[in-house]
Amino acid sequence: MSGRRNGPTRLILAVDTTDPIQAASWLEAAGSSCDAIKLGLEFTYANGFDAVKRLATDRPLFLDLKLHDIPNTVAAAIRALAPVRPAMLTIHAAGGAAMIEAARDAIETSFPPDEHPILLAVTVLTSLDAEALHSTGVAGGPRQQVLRLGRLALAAGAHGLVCSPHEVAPLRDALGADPCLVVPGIRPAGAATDDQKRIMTPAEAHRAGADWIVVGRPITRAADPGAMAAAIAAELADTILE
Ligand SMILES: O=c1ccn([C@@H]2O[C@H](COP(=O)(O)O)[C@@H](O)[C@H]2O)c(=O)[nH]1
Repeated sequence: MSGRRNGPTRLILAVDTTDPIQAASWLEAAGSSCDAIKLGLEFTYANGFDAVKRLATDRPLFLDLKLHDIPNTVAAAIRALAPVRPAMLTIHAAGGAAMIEAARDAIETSFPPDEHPILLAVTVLTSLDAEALHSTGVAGGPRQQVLRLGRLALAAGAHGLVCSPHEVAPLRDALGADPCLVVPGIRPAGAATDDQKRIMTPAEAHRAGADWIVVGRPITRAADPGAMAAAIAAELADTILE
């Protein structure tokens, strides 16, 4: 089965800073090149949910808090963050089926019906290579583990997955075009890899079948963040025309 999708791949800007003024400046520079905003642990712990809401007014919010706890606690956390109205939120697939089911149930019962966020299960962090994954006790490689966790998460009620670009095509082949695949570990050709291990370029991630790519430091640490965001958006647009 080939489950590749043909639609556009959209850009999420990872706004990783504790400084709301810096965050606003990156978002202004990125302008229409970025389709959604990722705010995560760093910004949220430093500034709280009111600041998150203030920053994410004109683009969908990808709230990447990677919840991972017992089912009751994760469900309660999701109910507590409902007023923030994220468009997407993350839990760890490794939390297991009961935790994922509880997360989905919390969404169904605490968000308005037409404002349910996309529940994304993080599979294997993009900062882990095969050796680092094995050291956590996982016998298989990243691809095998992502497929295993991906199947589990979707069966338990997740709407989509966070994975590296290396697993996008195998996931599409195994699971089809439907699951929303959100893909960090993106590096334009020649960019510093930083702590990311399983990486591809924006164009490669699009060709593999990513719905969204998540890009932070290649944009936020660029000399001209606006120009870099525009270059990545143009790379994605050019790939659609291939
Ligand atoms: O497996 C994962 C899950 C989430 N992320 C997040 O994506 C961005 C990537 O930032 P870069 O600066 O482009 O590396 C970051 O906010 C992570 O928390 C991830 O990288 N890998």
